[in-house]
Amino acid sequence: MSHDTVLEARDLTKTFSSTDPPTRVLDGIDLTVREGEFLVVMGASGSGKSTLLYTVSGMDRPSGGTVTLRGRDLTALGDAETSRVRLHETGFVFQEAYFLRNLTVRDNVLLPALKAVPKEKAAAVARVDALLERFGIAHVAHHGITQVSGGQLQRASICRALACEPSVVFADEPTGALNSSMSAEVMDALTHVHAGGTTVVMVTHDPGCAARADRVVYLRDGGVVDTRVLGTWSPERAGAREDELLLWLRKLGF
Ligand SMILES: Nc1ncnc2c1ncn2[C@@H]1O[C@H](COP(=O)(O)OP(=O)(O)OP(=O)(O)O)[C@@H](O)[C@H]1O
Repeated sequence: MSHDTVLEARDLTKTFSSTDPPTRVLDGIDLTVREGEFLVVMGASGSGKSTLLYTVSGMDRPSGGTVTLRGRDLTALGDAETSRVRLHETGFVFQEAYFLRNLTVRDNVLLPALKAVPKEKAAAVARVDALLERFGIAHVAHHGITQVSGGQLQRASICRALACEPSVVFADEPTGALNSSMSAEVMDALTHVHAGGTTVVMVTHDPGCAARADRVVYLRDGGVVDTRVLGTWSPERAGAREDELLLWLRKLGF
């Protein structure tokens, strides 16, 4: 494992045996994510994108192969240790923001940080307040979660994902439930996360969102069939990057 690798999957397989016959969803995937990289996973519906994201993030266990995060093999850890690594080393942004309805935006964002280091409440509060400020939602910090827009709520999810200063932020279709202006708002926030040095691994169907990435991998039937390196994002080249991706995706039958 190279010194600038943060996450590595080797010969990763996942088979769901709850179905008859069992469904093999990941078919021997090798994937290396560099420190500070913004990697996007694309592919047709059912190709295994979410399953890949869940297995490499420690949310689910693979059936075979290894997942190494910051040099530690997640597949060799017990459940409690995996949960601890997940809390401290990873952040997650889902399509729908899962927040507790009886708490404010700020208290929801605070939850994982308080769970991670309960004795350091003041530091956690300061960190969360700085995040809410940085992502432009400090003015709604004390609102209930039904009193803010979808874009604000997803930015709060991003703050929550960053609250424990993770090595990698995983995002599964983070703009999937948003209109285009809110989607741009959330992608600007994720681009900002990446620009701050955090590694981002995101699943998306949207080529416009994928154009933010340094690199895009394409899954088919549980295997990586092609990779496109886009290099560092610049807003001036947004259209050209999306066109380049669309051309590539069309050749892959997307
Ligand atoms: N818990 C499960 N049990 C059985 N089959 C599953 C399970 N989870 C996922 N699958 C199957 O695995 C395949 C891949 O699912 P996955 O959600 O990873 O694909 P995806 O590429 O993310 O799809 P989409 O773009 O539609 O979200 C699908 O055929 C799905 O039905």
